[in-house]
Amino acid sequence: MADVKKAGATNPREIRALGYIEVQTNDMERWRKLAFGVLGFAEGAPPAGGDDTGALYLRMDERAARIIVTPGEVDGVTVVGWEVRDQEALDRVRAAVAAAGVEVRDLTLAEADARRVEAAIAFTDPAGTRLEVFHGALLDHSPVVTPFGAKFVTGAQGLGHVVIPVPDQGAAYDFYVKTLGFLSRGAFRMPAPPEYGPMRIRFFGVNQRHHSLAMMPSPKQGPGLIHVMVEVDTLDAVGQAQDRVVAEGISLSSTIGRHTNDKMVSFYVRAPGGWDIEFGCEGMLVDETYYTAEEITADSYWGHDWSGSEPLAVIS
Ligand SMILES: Cc1ccc(O)c(O)c1CC[C@@H]1C(=O)CC[C@]2(C)C(=O)CC[C@@H]12
Ligand SMILES: [Fe+2]
Repeated sequence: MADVKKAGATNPREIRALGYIEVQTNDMERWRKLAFGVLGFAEGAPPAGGDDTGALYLRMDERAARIIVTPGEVDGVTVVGWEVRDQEALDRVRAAVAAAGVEVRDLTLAEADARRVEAAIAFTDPAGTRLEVFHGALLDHSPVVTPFGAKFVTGAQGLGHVVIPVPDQGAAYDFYVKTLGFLSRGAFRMPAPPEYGPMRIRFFGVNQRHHSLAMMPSPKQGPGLIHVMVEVDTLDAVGQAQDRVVAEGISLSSTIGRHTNDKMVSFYVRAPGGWDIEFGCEGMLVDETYYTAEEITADSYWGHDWSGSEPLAVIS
């Protein structure tokens, strides 16, 4: 009986979507150009009452901001924000995280206001990634005016996906699956010398998007980000964005290709800070009723040539 109760408390399965990310950069102008002049996010406004931080707010939909870019000394992800339904769900996640022995704190009212959510909790995952779990995102009802007419695919599928580097996949797996209730959505065994043993990129979902999170085995303890994926609604929007990346001389980490697991057609572009933005379309929808986790043996059906990629900052 105690075990049953504990199992319930440790796996609330409350997380519904990837909600937002916050990244820090020491090159705001380069970020501004990439976000609005090349990839084509809509520019959002700062929180009511203004802010004096000079942050950039990237809109993809009615949310006030999906990606927040703040000025700072070093480049990197500062927060990955996961969304739950409501306050009761947030309370259950807080209890599960605390029961797992992880220190968790509530955002102050001022912090939640600045984040434009009703309430949020903050804690760190075993890989060192700083997470927030929130509910009650504020909407901005002004039109989402993207500079090149692209429409982003969000809604119940959330912002997209993040890939984090994990030095200890067992601990990270247990935390995300057993404590937070993420669902395994398969793996990719990476080509590696046999003495390394099996090295798998693992994929995890929380909604119909095939993966909202992936973990890459990495020697370095985080916080870090390998890439964040955003999805648009047409192949033309992906191709046109890749054309602008190439025309601007921005480092294309991978050429366009189609992934074998989520069927997404995407390219990868290097963001300031040495991690990538994956820009894709045509991601499949998972029906959990029939889904089983599978292992892919190639990352792509075609394309995705990484040979021109500069080294990733997080693992070098
Ligand atoms: C395999 C795969 C499927 C769907 C995705 O959204 C996705 O990002 C990936 C990973 C792609 C790619 C890989 O497989 C080999 C190792 C790579 C190059 C990395 O180091 C980051 C992206 C990884
Ligand atoms: Fe990806």
